[in-house]
Amino acid sequence: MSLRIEDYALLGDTHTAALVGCDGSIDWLCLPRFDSAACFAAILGGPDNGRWLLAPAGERRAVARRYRGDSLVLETDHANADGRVRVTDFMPVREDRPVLTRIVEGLRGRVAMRSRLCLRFDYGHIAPWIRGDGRRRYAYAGPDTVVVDAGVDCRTGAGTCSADFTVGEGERVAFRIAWCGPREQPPGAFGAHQAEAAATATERWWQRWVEGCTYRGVYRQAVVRSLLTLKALSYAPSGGIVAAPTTSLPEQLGGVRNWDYRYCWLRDATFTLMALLDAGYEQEAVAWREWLLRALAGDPRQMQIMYGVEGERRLTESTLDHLEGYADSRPVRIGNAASGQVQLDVYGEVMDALHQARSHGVPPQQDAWDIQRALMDHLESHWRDPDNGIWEMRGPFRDFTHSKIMAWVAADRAVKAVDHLRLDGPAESWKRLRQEIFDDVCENGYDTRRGTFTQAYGSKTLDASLLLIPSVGFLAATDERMTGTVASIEKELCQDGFVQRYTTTEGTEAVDGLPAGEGAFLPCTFWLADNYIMQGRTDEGRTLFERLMALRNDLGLLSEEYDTSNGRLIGNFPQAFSHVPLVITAQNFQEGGGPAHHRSNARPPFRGRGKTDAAGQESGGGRRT
Ligand SMILES: OC[C@H]1O[C@H](O[C@H]2O[C@H](CO)[C@@H](O)[C@H](O)[C@H]2O)[C@H](O)[C@@H](O)[C@@H]1O
Repeated sequence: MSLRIEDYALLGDTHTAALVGCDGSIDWLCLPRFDSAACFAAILGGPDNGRWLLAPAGERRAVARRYRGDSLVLETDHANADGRVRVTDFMPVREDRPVLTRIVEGLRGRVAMRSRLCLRFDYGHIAPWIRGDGRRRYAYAGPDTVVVDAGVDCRTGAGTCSADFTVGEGERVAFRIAWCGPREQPPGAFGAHQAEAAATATERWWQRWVEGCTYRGVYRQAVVRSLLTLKALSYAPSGGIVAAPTTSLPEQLGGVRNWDYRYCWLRDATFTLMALLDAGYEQEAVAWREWLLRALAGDPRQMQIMYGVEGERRLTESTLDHLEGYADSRPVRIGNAASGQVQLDVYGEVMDALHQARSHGVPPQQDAWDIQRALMDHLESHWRDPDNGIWEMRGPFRDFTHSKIMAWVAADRAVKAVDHLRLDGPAESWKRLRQEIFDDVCENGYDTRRGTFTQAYGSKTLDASLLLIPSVGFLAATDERMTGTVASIEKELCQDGFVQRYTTTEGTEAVDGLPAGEGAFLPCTFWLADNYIMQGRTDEGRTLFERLMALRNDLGLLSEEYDTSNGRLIGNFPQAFSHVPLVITAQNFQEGGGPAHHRSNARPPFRGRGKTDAAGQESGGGRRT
């Protein structure tokens, strides 16, 4: 029986990440980077697919865990009849090689412990040779070597390194694994003293990073944990940001909606960037822009909607049939076919993110503007094309209303770059384009009879992406077309108050090319809360926001979706797309201050993202998404 997704904690070193279960088992780890093959893949199969269990040998009575302060140093306390022990897990922020350290500390009594380190390279199916003796072992196969240092003698057999030992009060035993490439020197000596020093340094590193956070509102603790999570999903060498560190944690338990998120989506990354930027993290914005420019370099017509962490383009999707899948959710996929899709919204997101960066004072860069102009040239002749849409539907291409709205956003930010930031470009032609798109959306994406925007032109289906309309400044939240859309979404897409992206239930029009059924989508539910705030329904916004906050696990982490029937987090974990709107909505409460702040304020809370001068439009002056 698998642990629940919310039973996992995140460790990270800004290159890759691990998931540690509350039972003391590390069940997911890809080395050396986020999208490398996993050496612990038990979460998608079983213990034989690789894991590292470090826990009391006997029956456990209680477990409590927490991060040390504002860091990713995790402490798990296990108690049983013999006493209490603490296991401290962390990955030192990467210097030369990936390292994962575990320290066992006796708190009370004398507790028998066991360590079962089962490395399985290439996603859980290559058992390495293990060489060496005593307290240092080398596990290797093909390009991977993991150097194992144990604070006690260990034994090997069947590709596993095991140790049984006891700890008494005040005693410490440390373990470390370090990954090395084939010709790299193994790491130096290791002992409990070095382990403690590394834990302190790691905690300080994260703590110092948090000191840069400018958010001071009532939700600070939750916001900081979300920001830490977003930082942990950033790939330090390039500035790329992955959507989540996992693959194939299912959107429906036992279902086929299992995707690989260990890549950089332009959409998810730009949202992340804006959350970080607004919380005071400009350096991350500069790094992300560097990543973006490298990723998009070349012919902008070849822009993809997602890339690898270093800007790689070939993300071919395949299945791993040797893995049973989390809770039997098959197939397990690596790579992502969405990389070959057409999603028009990314033009709007990239234009918006670069505009926000400049508006926040990030020094301008000519290459960035050159790329933006080339993207606008392309968009001008392609915005009418049907596409796969924000939800990456694998069904037929459609004229998704949200995609067109984001094309409007692209034109709007291009105009503003010229008018407000004095960049050089054909503003008049972009203004005409903006107006043309606006009229087209209002005519074809709005159902006047039902009083709601619809998922696609001419469709009757609703779509939660429409909740973004005021946040991006297309219309005010109080515009009757928007209040009508919110009312329809409340009626048709909400389950127990949580929002689904669109309807996938049996019997309705099959829009995404997949069997029906998935959970409520957490980002969309935050967007509904934003609409409430912007409509002046602050109490409803707060109630919904706090219900969402209550879905976070004991460590403050969220996955992509929530299964309202089983009351469980589902989907990849932790998910940037869910943590971003938590940060944004919390800031909206703080900045908006409630109903009085309608979008025509001189200083929109949503800096620069709202107001437009396109004729016939009431500015949303919207908030961030
Ligand atoms: O549900 C179908 C699609 O699901 C994934 O996409 C979702 O996650 C992306 C990353 O967070 C997000 O950008 C997108 O908007 C979501 O729909 C999956 O990656 C797709 O391959 C899949 O078609």
